[in-house]
Amino acid sequence: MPEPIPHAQPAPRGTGDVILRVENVTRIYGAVTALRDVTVEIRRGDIHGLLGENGAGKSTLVGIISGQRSPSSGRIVMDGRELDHVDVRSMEEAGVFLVTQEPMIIDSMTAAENLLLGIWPNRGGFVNWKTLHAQARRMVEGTGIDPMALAGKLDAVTRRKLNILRAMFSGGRVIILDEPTAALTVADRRQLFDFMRRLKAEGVTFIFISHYNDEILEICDAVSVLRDGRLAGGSDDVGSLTSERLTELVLGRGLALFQRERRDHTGVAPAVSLRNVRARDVDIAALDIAPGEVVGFTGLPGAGAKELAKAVFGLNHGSGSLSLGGVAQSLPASPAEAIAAGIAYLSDDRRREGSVGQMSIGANISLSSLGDRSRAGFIDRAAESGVVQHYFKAMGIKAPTPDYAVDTLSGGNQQKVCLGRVLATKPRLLIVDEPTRGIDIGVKQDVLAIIDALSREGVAVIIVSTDTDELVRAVDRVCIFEHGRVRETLFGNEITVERVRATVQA
Ligand SMILES: Nc1ncnc2c1ncn2[C@@H]1O[C@H](COP(=O)(O)OP(=O)(O)OP(=O)(O)O)[C@@H](O)[C@H]1O
Repeated sequence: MPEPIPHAQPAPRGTGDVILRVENVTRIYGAVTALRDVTVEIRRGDIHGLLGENGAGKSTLVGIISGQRSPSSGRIVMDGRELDHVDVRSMEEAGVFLVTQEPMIIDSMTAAENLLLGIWPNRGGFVNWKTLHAQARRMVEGTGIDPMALAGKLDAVTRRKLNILRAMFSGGRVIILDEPTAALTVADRRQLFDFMRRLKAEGVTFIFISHYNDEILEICDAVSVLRDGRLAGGSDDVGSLTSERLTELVLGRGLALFQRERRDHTGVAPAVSLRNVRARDVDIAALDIAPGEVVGFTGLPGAGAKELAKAVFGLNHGSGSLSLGGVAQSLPASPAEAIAAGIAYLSDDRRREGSVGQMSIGANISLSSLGDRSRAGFIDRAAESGVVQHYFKAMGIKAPTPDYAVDTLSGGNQQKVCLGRVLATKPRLLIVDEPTRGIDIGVKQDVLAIIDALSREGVAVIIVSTDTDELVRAVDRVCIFEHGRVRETLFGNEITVERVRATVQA
């Protein structure tokens, strides 16, 4: 049964409190209807959450609101006036800015100078840079950002704040944040939320995309949920919602959250042994992983969790030894050496190291594992097609068939393809860096279950993650890194959200 659509019949209010109204918007891409007759109202000064499965239409909707994409039909009303022309410049002139995940920041300029980057020269082509400079410096003050600091030296959360300030400095009144908390630590996330609350108090309106129910419940005033391109529901009173209710709206059903049955591997002969591993930000004397064990690596940025994973895959050059299944060798000098030794790795930078966009989903999934299914130089097509179908289905990749080009998929679905490709290699050691970042709550359970099943076949797994909830539900042991070493290890019942968070921040 379809969910009620509160936004279609908004509670009676003066029109003054609605800053932006998306009305009956439809967007069609060839055979795919990405948005179907969507109507959403954004109240002035609200933080408005946008939630939905991968491929539900969130990016398409904010793409239209920010003028990056045009609607097939429908209209956008800002401050009660219909906008007759929708492109990036006209939307920015109207005060709507999209702040993407990848901050467009010039490292060699100061924080204050970076604020000037988005300024359009006014109609006469005249900009009073001196006055603007002074204003930029004033704006940065009081935000915890040093206006004269070189942007290249700023940490992740400060860079994100700077991007938001830049949008405001350029006249932004409605600021769209597309998964702004990705890759942020718990403390940084809190800082970003405090910053948003402060700007909200000054009258800024936010549209906030996230896959995390807890974030929506914490920061948002209102929420709209998209499902299969339609508005599935929402609320102007987020305080009255629960996480379970949000999940129901997103998926159209309830969801059992995955929980691994943790296993104790003490005394088991290791499948993976690392000795005297030294690399940039890594200083590990000894670390063993049992066959079938799932180990979580976590810590603050630069603490060594991510860096050790890269060193093991030959991406962070270093010294030391690695033994796999009892065969000792020096640390792989390149990914090719690591793959030959039976190691598979999923980078957290899927954009750069991930998929091959113009190729089909199927070709991408089978890319790394072709060697396993070729005999005397001939590819066993039946086996290949079986593997492709398995991962296409198991990960719920949203496309009509695996023959579709990866380019046409939503961001989260592209990530599923990368993950499918790595999982399909059936390695001895599987290393996944932030395996469910950007992936919706339903598929997250499937991904954790697939990793669990691989471990039961004896694959040793390292999950590098800043997602505490993911660690708690998927691993047997958590290694917390600091200064390149494992500062503390948590086992079994010690692995709780509170304990992991407190230990990382300690
Ligand atoms: N250029 C395109 N060509 C064809 N189909 C497209 C194109 N862009 C998006 N789509 C399709 O439109 C639908 C909605 O995609 P969209 O990127 O808006 O989803 P999303 O909710 O942002 O997902 P995610 O959480 O994965 O980022 C998907 O089915 C996607 O495959």
